[in-house]
Amino acid sequence: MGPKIINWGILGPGGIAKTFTKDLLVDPKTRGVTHLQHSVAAVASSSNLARAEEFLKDVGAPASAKAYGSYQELVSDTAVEIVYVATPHSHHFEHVLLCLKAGKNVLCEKPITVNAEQAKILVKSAREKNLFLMEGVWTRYLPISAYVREIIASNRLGPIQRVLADTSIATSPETSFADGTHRLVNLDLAGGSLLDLGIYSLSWIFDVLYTGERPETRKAPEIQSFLKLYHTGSDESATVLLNFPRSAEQGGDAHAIAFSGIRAGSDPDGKGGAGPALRVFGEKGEIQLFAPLYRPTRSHLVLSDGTVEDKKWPQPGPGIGSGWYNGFAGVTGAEGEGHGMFWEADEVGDALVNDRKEGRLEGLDETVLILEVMDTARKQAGLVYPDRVESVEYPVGPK
Ligand SMILES: NC(=O)C1=CN([C@@H]2O[C@H](COP(=O)(O)OP(=O)(O)OC[C@H]3O[C@@H](n4cnc5c(N)ncnc54)[C@H](OP(=O)(O)O)[C@@H]3O)[C@@H](O)[C@H]2O)C=CC1
Ligand SMILES: O=C1OC[C@@H](O)[C@H](O)[C@H]1O
Repeated sequence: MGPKIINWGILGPGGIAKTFTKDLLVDPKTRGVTHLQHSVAAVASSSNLARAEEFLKDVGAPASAKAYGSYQELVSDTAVEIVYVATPHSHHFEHVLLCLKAGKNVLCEKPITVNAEQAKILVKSAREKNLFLMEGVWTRYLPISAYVREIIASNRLGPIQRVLADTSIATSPETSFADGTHRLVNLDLAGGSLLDLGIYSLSWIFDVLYTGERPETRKAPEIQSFLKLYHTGSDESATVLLNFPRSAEQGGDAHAIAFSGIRAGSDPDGKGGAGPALRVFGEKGEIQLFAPLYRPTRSHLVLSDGTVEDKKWPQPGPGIGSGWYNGFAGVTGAEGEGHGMFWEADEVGDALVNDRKEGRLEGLDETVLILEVMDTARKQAGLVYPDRVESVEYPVGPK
């Protein structure tokens, strides 16, 4: 039997959808995956058919791929097996529900929703309908992330004591987002550094201190947070302090700091010159990753016995390097490299092949828990999005 073809529908033909779809079309054999292949069945713009058509041309989609000028048409297409939702945060709840109600499996860009209540509704709906649902925290599926997990599981670092994670980009919001409408600073689109970038810092912290633990020993963290607000009301930087209660056998409580920001970057020279963006401190050593934490390509291990291991993690290709944001915020990727989003697509494909309904490296309950942490952080700082954006009603009303 040949590889299973996974037929994707792309909902929202924006920047990241283009990068993701180009990655989908990189041959899985270049990364050793032989049991599945990805294909683009259709793409939809909310209202602009020409945009959808242009998207298919840009990504080099197969001639059979259809372009639609409404999301309803996409979710009604029987050729579409799984929908990748790539709209702004503010619209994920509504768009994922649209897909689930139409009986489609869903991979939704991060954060899956604006708040935990919305996420719980999506999870309930997916489970009731026996559909696959996953938040696109693609970083968890990179080989470098598997390496970090292996280092920790092998106990080379000893019990983990603390974690520091920074996902920040250096830009001048006054210049780059001058009119305040960009999704990074726009309250109507659930903008802000915490939901957009802080989610990666939190994801790393959870991956290290929570996900790998036995379910009976996992405990939700206590948190204390500080947000600095931009003039639009969204957060331009966020600092979340976390205490993970852990048993003596696990090394006792572990502390973490999740930073995010859009003004002072984690990687000012774009070459890692400022040092690591992730530091995982154990009793016997430390593992470090270099920015950007959503797509790290260098690790550094230092152990108290004198071991030092520096590794590079290029993405297989051929592909398009860093796609739409090549050069933005110091992110560069070599031409001829994939972006790395195909690893999460493979996880989704593998789930569809094996009839799994969640991702293996971040289950839906954990996705909800991380949203609860971000809810608390926002509450402590008084950051509330407009009613329409926080709404748990469906259909969501007009803006
Ligand atoms: N994984 C990663 O590395 C990255 C993830 N992201 C995530 O992807 C999502 C989209 O980000 P990005 O691609 O940068 O966004 P873009 O603004 O480039 O694209 C969003 C798309 O959503 C559609 N859309 C539907 N409703 C709206 C609306 N009210 N306002 C604006 N657009 C709307 C638009 O297409 P149309 O209306 O034609 O359908 C638009 O093209 C976000 O959740 C973000 O966090 C973003 C960048 C990197
Ligand atoms: O997920 C993301 O990663 C890259 C960032 O530049 C972008 O704003 C964010 O959405």
